[in-house]
Amino acid sequence: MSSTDERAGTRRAIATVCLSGTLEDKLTAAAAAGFAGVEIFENDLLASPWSPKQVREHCVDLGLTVDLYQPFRDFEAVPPAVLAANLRRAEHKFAVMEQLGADTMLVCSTVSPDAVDDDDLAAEQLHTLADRAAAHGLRIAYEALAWGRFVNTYEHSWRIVRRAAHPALGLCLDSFHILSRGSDPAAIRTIPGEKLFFLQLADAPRLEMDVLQWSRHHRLFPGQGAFDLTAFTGHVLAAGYSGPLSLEVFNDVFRQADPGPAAVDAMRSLLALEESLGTTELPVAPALRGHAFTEIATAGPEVSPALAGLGFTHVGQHRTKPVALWQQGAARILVNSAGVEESASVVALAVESADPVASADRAQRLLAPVLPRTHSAGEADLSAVAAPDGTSVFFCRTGPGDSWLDDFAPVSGKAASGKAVSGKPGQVVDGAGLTGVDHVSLTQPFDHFDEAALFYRAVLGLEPEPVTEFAAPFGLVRSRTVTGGEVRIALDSALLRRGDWAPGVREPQHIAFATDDALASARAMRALGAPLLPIPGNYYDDLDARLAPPPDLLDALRAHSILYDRDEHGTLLHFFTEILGGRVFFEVVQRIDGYAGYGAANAPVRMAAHRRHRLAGR
Ligand SMILES: O=C(O)c1ccc(O)c(O)c1
Ligand SMILES: [Mg+2]
Repeated sequence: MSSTDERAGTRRAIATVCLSGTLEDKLTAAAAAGFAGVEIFENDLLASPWSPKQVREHCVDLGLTVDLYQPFRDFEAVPPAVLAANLRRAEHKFAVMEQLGADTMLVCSTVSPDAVDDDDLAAEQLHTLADRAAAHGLRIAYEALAWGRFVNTYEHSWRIVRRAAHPALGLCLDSFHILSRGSDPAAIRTIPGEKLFFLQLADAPRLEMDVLQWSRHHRLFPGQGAFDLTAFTGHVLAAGYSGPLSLEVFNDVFRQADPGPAAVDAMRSLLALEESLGTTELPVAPALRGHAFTEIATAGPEVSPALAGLGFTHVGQHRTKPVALWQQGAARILVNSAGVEESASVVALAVESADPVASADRAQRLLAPVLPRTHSAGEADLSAVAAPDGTSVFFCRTGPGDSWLDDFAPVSGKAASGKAVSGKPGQVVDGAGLTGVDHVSLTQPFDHFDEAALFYRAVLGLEPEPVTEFAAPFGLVRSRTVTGGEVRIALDSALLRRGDWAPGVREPQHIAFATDDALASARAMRALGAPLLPIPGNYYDDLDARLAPPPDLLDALRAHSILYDRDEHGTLLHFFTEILGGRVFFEVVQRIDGYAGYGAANAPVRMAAHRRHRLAGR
């Protein structure tokens, strides 16, 4: 993974606790993702059949160094008899570390009932420990746990380390413990760099909960949560820290995830962090200009008639593949009838990039899997990468000269709307007033939700919007949209999936089209026979109570099953088709006065309506 420019001093490490599996699984995944070092978690070693020396040899073979051994708990500020036992315990671990080839041991601030609140005693005993470590050529990095009994801030751990004044005693800074408590990290700059022995990086969502539970279950890789890791790490580097940037993430999902992709996700988070710090250079994300096309694969018959009903025209047919190009305004849908499953699904999205080659280069540098392209001579060479959920993401530039549209032979004849079209691919065809794609909504497997948001942010340069949650008929749904350059991708995920109740509610995906006049579009689509989704009267009664749209409008919304929402900017009118071929549906969206949301308040009503429709269709 040496394709990344590195400034001297950028070493990347990961704690084995971040990854799932046995120590062997973890080391293999960390090395494959390009990490240079690991923090070995004691439990991973204890459960391993390898001796510490064999672990070291294995790491050497993989090109990994063992940068930290951890955690050593409940050492300091204890009565003499306990101190003697703790020093004996430490000597055993020093012997392990010598075999492991690890030179730094992490000591967490005590949570022991044996300890007393006495900084002088803590400093004195840590001095003794550092002396013993130094005799083995080892160092002690003291870390304030956010829930430490007496020492739970970095400022406090630094006072003790300074008082102990031993060259083999320094600090371990862990962004979670510092930022979760709301400490100001700026004062880290005042700590001499040579006293910063180790840096652990973790992000987390903002949660109001017990800090230990928050830390042990909900940490995330940098860029996936709410903490400002760029500012934090900037302070640490400004202090003169020169050790590795090491990820230490305790997370229930990552602990069960395939360690290979999880380690790649981790590495991507570090690369993006380093880019934001200016310590690693990546090709700048080229400007995007909207959705070029979205591809649906299906073996069933439902999608094409629905597109015709929405006023789309079948304008092109791929010269070598069973792929039809449907267009209306700037909205382009590819229907790939080579789909293997009967149910339709969104298999690819394509974004307009100012520089597709640079987009693909950046994606590759951020470890996005590059997809092999099968194309015949003379066909456009589109670069594509795989998103975490397997969706193909294409980078293209639609226009004269190098257009992918040239791969499609024109289809002449009558448009589904009855309007004659010349059948030139790429031309703007108006059927029912759709102007383009507003957003593409991809339901994510819950386990890829945070990874996906980071992927789209880092790889495509999109901005993640805040996470929202809403109560849907079949469970809570978490939602996050990534936007930029007229590209909007909505990531939705069921928080839990348990049992087989509601088997028909299989992760639908949808494509939302933009219109300047939702009412006129709905009328035109009804006339064209679009399979639009009926919305029950209760919704409109409540809408009247809540937002009181003008009575005429309310009547029209009710008559056409159009939903309504308002935010601080403006108003949303939107409506939906039925689910087509098991999984995909379409939405039509009119944003008035800069409405910026997605009508999340209406999603539960839409979901229940889809469910009703599916039951009726059985
Ligand atoms: O949760 C813990 O106990 C724990 C252990 C070691 C660490 O470095 C840490 O940040 C937390
Ligand atoms: Mg830590």
